[in-house]
Amino acid sequence: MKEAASGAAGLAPRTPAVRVVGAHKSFVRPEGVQTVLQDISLDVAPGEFICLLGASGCGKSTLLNLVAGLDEPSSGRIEVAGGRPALMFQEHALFPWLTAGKNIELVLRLRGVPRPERRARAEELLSLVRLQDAYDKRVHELSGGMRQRVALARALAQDSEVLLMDEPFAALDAITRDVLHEELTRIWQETGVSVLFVTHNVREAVRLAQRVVLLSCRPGRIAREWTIDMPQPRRIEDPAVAELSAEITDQLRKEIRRHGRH
Ligand SMILES: Nc1ncnc2c1ncn2[C@@H]1O[C@H](COP(=O)(O)OP(=O)(O)OP(=O)(O)O)[C@@H](O)[C@H]1O
Repeated sequence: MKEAASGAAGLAPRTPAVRVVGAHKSFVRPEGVQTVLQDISLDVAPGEFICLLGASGCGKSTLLNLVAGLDEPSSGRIEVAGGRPALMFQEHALFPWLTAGKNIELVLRLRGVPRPERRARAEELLSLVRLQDAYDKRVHELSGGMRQRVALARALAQDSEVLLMDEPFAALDAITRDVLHEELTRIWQETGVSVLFVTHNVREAVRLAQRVVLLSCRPGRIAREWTIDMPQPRRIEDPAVAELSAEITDQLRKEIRRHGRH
């Protein structure tokens, strides 16, 4: 786990946790070459929390996959500090035949953490996501929110400097999502991990991020970004959150209209 202090944004400039330089991504499809991402340059500072926002299909997941190393840019460069980033998706992807604790220990084992330390570390991570009693629970015994907590604990078990999240709370009900926003903010502050969080939910982006980056569509380019210095923890119903969300939603609508979609 990183020291919280090492994640504090706003200190002297350091090597970015993620650096994307002039990244393009095209896919060859039956109807021709489709440029999905064009000239994306983006730095994530150590300990920074960025939300990547954009309409459906504009390339958010594609960009996240490039940063994750799951795919390669057609041109341009991507650098990630501290090895492979940790990943978390909308689907928890936990192994149903393993308990919550063993799901986490599996990651620790793959990282080479010695067996005697694994259980204690898994319990520590479960406490971090406030599921200290769930070690022996199987996936089917857990609610949707609890499953995502375990998935978060498992992602953190990788001890990566960078956490990539692709709409991790999109399938949850509003109240559960709200609680998980609080937990994620707390965990981000406690661990100092750098977060790149993909969402198409504007309020969620403003609730969570220090910086919101809006992608345009077809091709996906960085259209605008907003730095948010409202203190955390914020509430989704805070007037300032609502006000900025309205402004960003306007921009998002303009982007969608410009490309004649939806
Ligand atoms: N492996 C692939 N081969 C061909 N086309 C792809 C591939 N991956 C993504 N695409 C295309 O790239 C575009 C962007 O997709 P992507 O999933 O990145 O968008 P998104 O912004 O994450 O959308 P959503 O919010 O709906 O998840 C889409 O048109 C998609 O069809």
